[in-house]
Amino acid sequence: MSFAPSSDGLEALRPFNIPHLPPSFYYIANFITPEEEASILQKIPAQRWVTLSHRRLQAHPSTLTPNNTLLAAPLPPYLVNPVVERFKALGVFKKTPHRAPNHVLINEYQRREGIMPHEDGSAYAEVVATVSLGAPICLEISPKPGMGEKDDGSPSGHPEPAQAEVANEEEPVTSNEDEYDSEARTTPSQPHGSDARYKLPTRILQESRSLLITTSSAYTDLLHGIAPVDVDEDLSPDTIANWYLLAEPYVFEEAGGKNERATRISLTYRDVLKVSSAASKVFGGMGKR
Ligand SMILES: O=C(O)CCC(=O)C(=O)O
Ligand SMILES: [Fe+2]
Repeated sequence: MSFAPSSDGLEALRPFNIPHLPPSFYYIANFITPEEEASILQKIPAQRWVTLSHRRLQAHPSTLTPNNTLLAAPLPPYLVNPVVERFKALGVFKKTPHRAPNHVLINEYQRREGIMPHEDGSAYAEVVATVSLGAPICLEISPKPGMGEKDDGSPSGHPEPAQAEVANEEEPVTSNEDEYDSEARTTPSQPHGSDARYKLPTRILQESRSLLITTSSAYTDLLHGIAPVDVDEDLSPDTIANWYLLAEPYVFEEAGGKNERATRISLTYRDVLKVSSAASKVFGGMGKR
């Protein structure tokens, strides 16, 4: 299987495209500064965490309703500035219905915590922008079993608490059709001389302060997850799809290809498709009674 060059319209992101993967993943190292990282971490409200079996999370401005509707409310300022401002400059959400993210899930993973392979599903536009805070972590990317089918019959495959964790227990994929033809996608960002060819599953290493953007068929046709381990091992240009886009690959080289997990927090920015204003919710709800 090979993939045509991306038609996601995100030209400004082209230098950050992760090569040899289905369109389109983009990785931007040092998207925020250490000071901005510390400031955001300090503002995440301690009382909002919802604890799941393998991680804890919080949703802003709120959790979606059971039919995947967002009750319109602004995002808190510390999630908007500087991150959303920078998304605008790069055009990250320029093609989504609301032209901006309206929802942020904050996930926290301690050592040995992770998230099962899953897709984020149809509640959102096909763009997720993930800011990583606190510590590096590997995101595992795998093909979606039975592509074109619904994963679990629910409106969204996203493992929010209501559908949590059970939604994506699919059989591991054994198909070997998934070696991507590196000839099909040469990008200016790929250093010459790399002969890396990626098979799925592969991994994307997310450093602290980085931004990972997942869009188009990378969003719709693949699963992503985080292994519940205390060390990510065997990190090298051959095993990490975004190796040449890392800020500090030598950190992992010097550690013998290992990343000792520490607490990592992610901010996942999305554009929820269905938004209901508070007023229409109240009157719509009353009308049905
Ligand atoms: O923490 C991450 O990077 C991934 C989180 C995730 O997949 C999700 O919230 O859907
Ligand atoms: Fe996800």
